[in-house]
Amino acid sequence: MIAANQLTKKFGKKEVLKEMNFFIEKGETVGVVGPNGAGKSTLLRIIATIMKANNGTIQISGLDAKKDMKKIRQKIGYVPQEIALYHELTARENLRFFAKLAKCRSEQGWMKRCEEWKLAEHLDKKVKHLSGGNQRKLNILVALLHDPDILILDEPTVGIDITAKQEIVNDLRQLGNEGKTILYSSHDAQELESLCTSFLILKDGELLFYGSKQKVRQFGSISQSKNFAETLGAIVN
Ligand SMILES: Nc1ncnc2c1ncn2[C@@H]1O[C@H](COP(=O)(O)OP(=O)(O)OP(=O)(O)O)[C@@H](O)[C@H]1O
Repeated sequence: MIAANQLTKKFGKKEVLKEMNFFIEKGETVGVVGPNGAGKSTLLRIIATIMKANNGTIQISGLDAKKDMKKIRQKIGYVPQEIALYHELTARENLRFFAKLAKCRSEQGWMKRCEEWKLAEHLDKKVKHLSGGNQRKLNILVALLHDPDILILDEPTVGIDITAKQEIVNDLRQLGNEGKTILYSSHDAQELESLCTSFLILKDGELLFYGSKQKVRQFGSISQSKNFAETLGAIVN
C-alpha cells in the first residue's frame, strides 16, 4: 500500500535517506524509530508529499507521490511535530475553518470524535488556553477531517503529560482498529510497543529494519535482550 523504491533524499551533499526500500500493508500501525537525525521526519514528509525525494519513488495505493500528489493528499492526513493550529481561535473555529478547506460539510463526524476524545467540553476555548494534550488531540482531529486512509504523525506526544499521552495512544489504537494505516514516529519505546504492529527502524538515513513486532525481537543477535525497549535501543545504538 505504501511502497518505497530506492528512495533517496539529499540536503546539499548530505544524503539523509539512502536508497530505502519497503512495503507497508494497509491497516498496519507502523512505528518509525531511530536516533535524532536518523531521517524520520524527512521520510514522513516525503510520504506526506510535503517534500520531494531526489531519487527513487514512493507509491501510495499505486499512485506516484510526485505525479499524483493531489490524489494522494486526499488519502493522507499529516500531523507535523509542531502544533499547526490558529491559537487565537477557539477549537471549534479551527475545526470549522479546516473542515471548509477539507470540503468536509458535516459537523457530525468530527463532533462524534470530539466527544469520544474528551474534547467536546473544550470546543469554545481558544487554542492557546487548551492543555498541550488537547492541542495535540485537536491537531490530530484536523488531520482526520477529510477521512484519510493513512494518518502520518511526527512525534505527536512530545511534551505532554502521561495521562494525555495514554489517551492519545488509545485514540490512535481506535483509529487503527477502524482500518486506518498509521505511521507514527516517537522516541518512547513503551508507547511504540503498546501501539504499533510493525516497525521501520532508521539510522543515519539507512533502513536498518522493517518488520513486525515479533521480528524486532528476533532481529540479529539482539534477541537475548530483556524487554522490547532494550531491544529497540540495542538495534539503533
Ligand atoms: N531542511 C533541511 N535542510 C538541511 N538539512 C536538513 C533539513 N531537514 C533535515 N535536515 C537534516 O537531515 C537529517 C535528518 O533529519 P530529520 O529531521 O529527518 O531526522 P529525525 O530522525 O526526524 O530527527 P529527530 O528525532 O531529532 O526529529 C539531519 O541531519 C538534519 O539536520
